[in-house]
Amino acid sequence: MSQSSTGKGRQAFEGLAWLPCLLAAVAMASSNPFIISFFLILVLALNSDGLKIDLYPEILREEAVARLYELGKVSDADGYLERTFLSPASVRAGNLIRTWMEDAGLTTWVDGLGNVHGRLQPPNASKKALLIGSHLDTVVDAGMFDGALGIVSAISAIKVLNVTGRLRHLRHPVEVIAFSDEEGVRFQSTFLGSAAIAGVLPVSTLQIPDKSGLTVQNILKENLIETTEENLNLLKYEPDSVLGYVEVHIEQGPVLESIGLPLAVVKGIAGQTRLKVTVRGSQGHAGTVPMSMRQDPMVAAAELIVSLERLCKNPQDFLTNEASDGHCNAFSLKALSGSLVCTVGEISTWPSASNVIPGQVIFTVDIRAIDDIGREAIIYELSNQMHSICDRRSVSCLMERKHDANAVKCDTGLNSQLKSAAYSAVKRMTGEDIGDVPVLMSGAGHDAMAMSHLTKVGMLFVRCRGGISHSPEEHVLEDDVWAAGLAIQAFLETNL
Ligand SMILES: NC(=O)N[C@H](N)C(=O)O
Repeated sequence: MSQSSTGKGRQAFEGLAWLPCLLAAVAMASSNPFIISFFLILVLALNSDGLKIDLYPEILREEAVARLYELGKVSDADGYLERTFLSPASVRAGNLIRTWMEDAGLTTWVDGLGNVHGRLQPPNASKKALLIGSHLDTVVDAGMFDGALGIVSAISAIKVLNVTGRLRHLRHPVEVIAFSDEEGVRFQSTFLGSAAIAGVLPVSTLQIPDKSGLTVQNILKENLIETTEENLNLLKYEPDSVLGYVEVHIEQGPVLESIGLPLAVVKGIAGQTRLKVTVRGSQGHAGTVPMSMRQDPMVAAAELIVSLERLCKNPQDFLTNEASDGHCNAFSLKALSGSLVCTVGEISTWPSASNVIPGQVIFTVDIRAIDDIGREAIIYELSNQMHSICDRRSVSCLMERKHDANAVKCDTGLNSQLKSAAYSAVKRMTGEDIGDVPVLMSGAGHDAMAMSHLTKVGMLFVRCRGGISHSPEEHVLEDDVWAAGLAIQAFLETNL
């Protein structure tokens, strides 16, 4: 396992951890009631200073890190991490997470979209539950912390409350949810699990086929889950039954590492659109069709992808604030340019043979921006450029929208509570006063986007090495896992 960073403060706590035990022994050894009282008061005073024994490293760090590494080995592939919607590895991961939830004192079940739930219903608790969680699925060749950290840290924090007997005193139910599909790898339709709980999953989703032709409904049925157009809406939670949704997630960016802090709260999440572009041309012999007579979809796709990059690098060269109808566009080019990112990460061709001019090329476009109207303007411009290129090259182009999620603003109240919790966690861990907890925007999507249709949402970011994610190089320091667990524990204890 990786070496964790060691704050000065933590060494100090580690140095003193034996002290309360020694003092208690001395007190017990003495027959003098005054000496006994004095040393016992001293022991209590030391404990109240939040020494390491209040920080539960064995649960929030050692055990949590071990669980992350264990979960990181649950994969559908040999040699790299891959867990897609209700794949065999995802089912195994869900079962493992359920055992951890039960170990923390939660009642568990799997719902009609494969989400794994763990809930505590304290006696005399109010009706509104706090939902907390993240996703158990991964991208292909993934890192082991994306999604998993939010699930493991929530369970570990609840376990601390359970072992210390505080769980039953919570005034609200708390429910951990490990969502079945945030990445959208298998069906190109993200947030399947969280969108179902938020009540915004279209019933048509059940019929989306994966590359093998199996639909969402087929995969559910393969896992003995009978979800139909008729009963899908039963998965939806009622807004008045939910206090809010909180998610811990790796930052997947370099900011926290650059400022040397472990935790941040999230101000908002960029909107995202996924487009499937299909380019069809004239399939032919690579050796006999003259260049001037080709209708080659591969070259057309290449020109489209380069045009996309040019458009997204310099939107101001293609867009104006003047809409085509002469009215001012309700978006700021400056904000758009500051957050706009476009990616083509997936491409396929048919028949994919070196001596054949392809007949068809399909690629996926991922467009993100914090400004929804600006993102629409980009898609409109891209569509115009695409049709111009395809006409010139005498190939046909089809652009289909596979996924849309508007930008989301996180709840300021939840964020304020998460900020306080993060601040106290770092101070208790290291003894250092970090001043203010950073507030960051998220370019990555999260289940919180879907959950924002149901309730207010808040997110806590955790530093990750080099900001790297969606890669096996993804890494989180053990102490930062600890800090995340402590922050969630403090948040639950203070606000529930
Ligand atoms: N946290 C994430 O990486 N979420 C999405 N899968 C995304 O932004 O691509």
